[in-house]
Amino acid sequence: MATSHDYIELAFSLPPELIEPCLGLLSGEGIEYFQEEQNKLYAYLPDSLWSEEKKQDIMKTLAASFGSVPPFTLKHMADRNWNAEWEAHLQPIEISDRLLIVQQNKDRVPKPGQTVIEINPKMSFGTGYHATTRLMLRQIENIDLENKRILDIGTGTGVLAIACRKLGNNRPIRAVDNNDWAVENARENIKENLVENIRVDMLDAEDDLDAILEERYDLILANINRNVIDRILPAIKNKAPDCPVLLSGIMTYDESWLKKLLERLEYRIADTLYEDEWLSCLAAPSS
Ligand SMILES: C[S@@+](CC[C@H](N)C(=O)[O-])C[C@H]1O[C@@H](n2cnc3c(N)ncnc32)[C@H](O)[C@@H]1O
Repeated sequence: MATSHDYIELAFSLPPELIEPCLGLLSGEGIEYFQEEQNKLYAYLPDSLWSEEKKQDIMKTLAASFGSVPPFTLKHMADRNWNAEWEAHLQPIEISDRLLIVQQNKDRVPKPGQTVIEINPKMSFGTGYHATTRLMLRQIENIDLENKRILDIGTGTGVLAIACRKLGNNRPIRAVDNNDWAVENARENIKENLVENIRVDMLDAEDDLDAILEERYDLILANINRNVIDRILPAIKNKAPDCPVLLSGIMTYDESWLKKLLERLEYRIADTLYEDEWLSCLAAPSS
């Protein structure tokens, strides 16, 4: 679990078409925080999780897929500098005609009827700047949220839980993340958005799944990554066989792997949305 708030920044120089595939590979290696620019991918990993062994694992994964490791620089970043840099770049993000994500003290011009969510991200993932968050939010907009007990696994900034509440969910929501900074940030964003009855716990989806699934849920959200989903979905199906699961963090080239996993676990695919090289899939129990 991450406890340090200092980060390692890996800045890769890449042609634009390799940015998302590289992001997918790094996210499979447990890296959660990214910033994309043309020809550049910045990946951030808590200092506490960085080691020579981790570096070698990442290099091996990249070399195996790309033939060689793309050129990169490595830099140690103190949390305060990182936050200032990050926040300076953020602009409102229109998810759809129904949802707009804004940051504190930035201009916001919602369309009539548009729900506004304020997210001040710190180091947590979930600003709306990544396709997987946007896909999850668009799927959530299409789901009838009324009377559903919702679990948000890997909540990041808390954006999905907050969206569920603001889009009409009226039951207690539980959100978990294994990163202490994400937990703190989700709590702050919940407060800032004046939404209630969302409980955020620092729990690990793999180690603490039994505790997480002690209560019953009607909808589980999990925007994490292929590897974690691969490990937790069988246990989710086992403990909560009737509960639909909305997934993301999966790249389109892993769609056939996902279909096989869902078939094996007796889920049917109720809906799939795509953006860039990413997909989000609503898995519903087959029977
Ligand atoms: C891709 S971000 C998604 C954030 C947000 N839910 C969204 O949709 O934008 C994944 C989040 O999952 C968390 N995470 C990764 N592995 C986890 C695990 N094993 N247990 C709990 N949370 C985990 C990360 O800390 C990160 O906040």
